[in-house]
Amino acid sequence: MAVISVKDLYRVYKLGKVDVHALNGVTLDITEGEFVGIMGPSGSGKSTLLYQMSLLDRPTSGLVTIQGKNVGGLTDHQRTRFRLNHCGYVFQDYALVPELTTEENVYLLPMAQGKPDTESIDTAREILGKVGLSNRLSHLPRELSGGEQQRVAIARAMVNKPDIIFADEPCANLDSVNSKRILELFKELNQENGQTIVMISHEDEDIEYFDRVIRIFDGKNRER
Ligand SMILES: Nc1ncnc2c1ncn2[C@@H]1O[C@H](COP(=O)(O)OP(=O)(O)OP(=O)(O)O)[C@@H](O)[C@H]1O
Repeated sequence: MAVISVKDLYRVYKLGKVDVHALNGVTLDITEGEFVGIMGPSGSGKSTLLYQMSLLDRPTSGLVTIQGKNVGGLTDHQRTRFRLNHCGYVFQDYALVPELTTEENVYLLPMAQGKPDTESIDTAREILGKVGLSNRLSHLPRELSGGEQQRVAIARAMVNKPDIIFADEPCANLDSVNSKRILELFKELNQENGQTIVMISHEDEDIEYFDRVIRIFDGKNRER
């Protein structure tokens, strides 16, 4: 079953008097439980596509359906709720709150959603154990390596048990050893929990981890 369905997607950015055509008619399906890589040259539209599929942006035209729901029809408030309940996000710059410790960065979201404190903390610690950071719970982001910070970000993305994880070049700032560790972690989470993962990558060696690669050229997709 398609968990994400995209049809005739166009996104034009207005830059003063110039129109930047970032997406030029993308149509694709992503199946539930797939680990999909999005690859293609710089500027081809990968991030723009990910933002449309993950409800971080609205297309100029076209249809995005997630779990059978036309998400284009949702209000901003409904989209926020949908993101919180169904999606997890991992970005290349980790995007951790610098003043919060490892575990606070992870339990902040469930606590803010009104889940009981002890449940939020227990879940955060359990997931941080899974990503190998039980011994870093009280560290601030600046006291962690890049690979550790990205594992905190993955734990934060996982804490609400999302159906889909969107990752925008999560290994871009990591060395090859840490990149491999992050990809193996994603693969493990995908296989154990059946979560759908959509990840942008520039690296050909990442292909072995993906079930499928969607290649983007000039705002259009080609399947491989
Ligand atoms: N907010 C914006 N305003 C104007 N143009 C934009 C904006 N965001 C992206 N673009 C342009 O849209 C096109 C696609 O950008 P996008 O970031 O989606 O590409 P990408 O494939 O993810 O690139 P990279 O691999 O370098 O990150 C590029 O030409 C880019 O310059």
